Amino acid sequence: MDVFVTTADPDGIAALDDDALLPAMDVFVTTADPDKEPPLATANTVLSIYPRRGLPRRQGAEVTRNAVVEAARFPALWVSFCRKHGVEPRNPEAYFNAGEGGGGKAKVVARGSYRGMAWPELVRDRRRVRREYEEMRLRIDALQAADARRRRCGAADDHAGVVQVLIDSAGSAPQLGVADGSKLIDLASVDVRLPALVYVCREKRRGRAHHRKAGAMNALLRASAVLSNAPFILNLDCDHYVNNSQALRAGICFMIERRGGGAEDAGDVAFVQFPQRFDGVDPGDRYANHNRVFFDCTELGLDGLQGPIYVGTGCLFRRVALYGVDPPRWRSPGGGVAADPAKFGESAQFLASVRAEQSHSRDDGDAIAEASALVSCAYEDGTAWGRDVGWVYGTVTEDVATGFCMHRRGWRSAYYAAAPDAFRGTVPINLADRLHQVLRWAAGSLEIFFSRNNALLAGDRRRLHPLQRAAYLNTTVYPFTSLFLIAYCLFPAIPLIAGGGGWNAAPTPTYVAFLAALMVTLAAVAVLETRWSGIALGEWWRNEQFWMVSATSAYLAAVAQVALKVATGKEISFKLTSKHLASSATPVAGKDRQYAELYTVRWTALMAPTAAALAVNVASMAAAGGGGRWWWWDAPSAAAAAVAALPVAFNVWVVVHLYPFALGLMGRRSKAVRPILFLFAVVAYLAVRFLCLLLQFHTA
Ligand SMILES: O=c1ccn([C@@H]2O[C@H](COP(=O)(O)OP(=O)(O)O[C@H]3O[C@H](CO)[C@@H](O)[C@H](O)[C@H]3O)[C@@H](O)[C@H]2O)c(=O)[nH]1
Ligand SMILES: [Mn+2]
Repeated sequence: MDVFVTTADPDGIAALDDDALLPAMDVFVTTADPDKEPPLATANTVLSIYPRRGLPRRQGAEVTRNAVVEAARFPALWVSFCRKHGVEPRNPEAYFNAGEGGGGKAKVVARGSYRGMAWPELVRDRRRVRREYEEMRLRIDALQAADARRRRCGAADDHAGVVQVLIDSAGSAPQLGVADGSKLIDLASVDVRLPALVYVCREKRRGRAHHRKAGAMNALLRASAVLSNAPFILNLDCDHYVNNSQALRAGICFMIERRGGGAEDAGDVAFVQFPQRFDGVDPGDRYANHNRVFFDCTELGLDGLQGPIYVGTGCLFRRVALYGVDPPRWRSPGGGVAADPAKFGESAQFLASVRAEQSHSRDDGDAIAEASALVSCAYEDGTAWGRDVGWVYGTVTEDVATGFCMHRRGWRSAYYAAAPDAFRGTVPINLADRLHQVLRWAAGSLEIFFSRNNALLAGDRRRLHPLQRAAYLNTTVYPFTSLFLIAYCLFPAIPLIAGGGGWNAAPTPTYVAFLAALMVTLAAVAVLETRWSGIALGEWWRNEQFWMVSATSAYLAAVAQVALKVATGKEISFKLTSKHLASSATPVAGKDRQYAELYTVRWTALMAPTAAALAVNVASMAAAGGGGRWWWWDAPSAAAAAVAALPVAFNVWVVVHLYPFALGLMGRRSKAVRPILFLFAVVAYLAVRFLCLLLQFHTA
């Protein structure tokens, strides 16, 4: 209950303490590809969801459904076990294999904090539940293996829609379990009701745009409207599980309207974004996966304006805000939500649900048939879905665009970093995968910049806070920095190698002053960022390094992709991130096996400009060293040596930034044979030297 203390007014807490008064919540879990997104991870995510309703969906993968069906059999036991003993986290994989990466011993609730029944009873129950879990795990693995064989000839992007209720909704009164010895654990005095679980697979047809995650979320939004119509919706990616079940209630406190209202009324809050936290990241966090500066500094800072940007998984929504309506403050008095068929489509049941604005639960045949019709390809034709209603289409970062549409209407949002973390997920720790993820985000941001949701032009001046607008502008144009950065990394180094003049001229005082001001600004930003986000200097430095790595590779590619899109209309693809079961890595000795992904080398064209920048700067250092112009014994004076060394300091500056990139290129060898970097430098030097000679020869 601690999580409430700072988050809501006493009235809100009192109301929420009574379970029957809790507002209903729909949880959407999206998964698209059973190869890249292991069904076991999805099943674990579904199991970790404690609230009343759950709506996982999939796109044409039999295996995911079977896995979820398997998961639907196990929760009766799992949920009761969690309730009985107050177990956290409620993801069985994470619970049984606690300790980062599964290395540590399984966690048992700390004895001091345990307030359940007798301690030996927990230990016994835990052993039994664990056995059941291992069996479910094996069944899912077997299903996946069988499915992989069958799917080779299947079609993932051409199939009918399916809506299937896996677990019916239970009544609102608690149902106590039995002490029956035939059950695995004694459930007397434990509420054994389960949240309803619905499996949704929208229709997909070849030649019809499915709009990726945004399309999936919109299908879920409609299907859930006729099945439960909960006023609040939580969005989780298939690999992000609930780590602190109390955080959901706390999140709702930010959005519950207070009697009397006021300027800062919670009724105007459209969504609550939780920070994304990750399991299975290498301890050094080589590719800045934790992103702490973004979450704990930028998002937190925006909370002081109009609210954080929506960045995907771990976000709690108010359903009506997704229907493209104005916040209460900007609504005409007495004006509710107009259920316009031109906007929402023709389904009478869906339109009724929009008007009703309250939850119900209907999983009769009628509602299910209607839900199936609502997830068909054709339903959105000629409506405002993807434009003014629901998740926004036309960008691979549908999250930022969708949040922007809400902020420009005058909605606010809130940021809540719960402790313990509300949700935890996985991230790519391999260089190639990570760069592709960053590329998608960068390209998606630029797509928004070139859309009707351009942060400079869109939105009412009174509704969108000017600083919020500036923040959105910054989040949508940042990939352009790559153009300047690549010039900065490449051009000054070239004359050094080519032996051109100018580099030993003393810098002008204006230039020195400019440089000093720049450095002071950088240092000030560093101080603020580390203080606000509470990270150590090392982590901050890794962020800086990865910024240069991704700006010279992924951002540059994003600019190219979007230029191509603007010029020719070629769509940008959503390259799904591969997920691994972070906590299930076999607890073998050493970090070696555990972070094996970190050392896998996969070359992608993205890396070419960064590799070039690295080579040119290393070569330029070598050239300067070879020329000996800044060796103090060769230089006419100490001052002259210092001036001559300046450009080399610049090269060193670039190279130390790109060091993690070099490690990523070398893979496992990086640990044993670091001198290979040296070899690389010599080869690069010779290559560039040769190139310069050729050029001189050519121009002469
Ligand atoms: O065609 C698609 C592609 C993706 N997804 C789902 O979208 C989620 C996110 O995909 P992932 O590959 O994990 O991307 P990330 O970069 O890790 O995700 C971040 O960035 C995305 C936008 O680029 C947001 O949608 C996510 O919520 C946010 O966590 C996953 O659940 C997928 O199953 C679909 O449903 N359909
Ligand atoms: Mn992800």
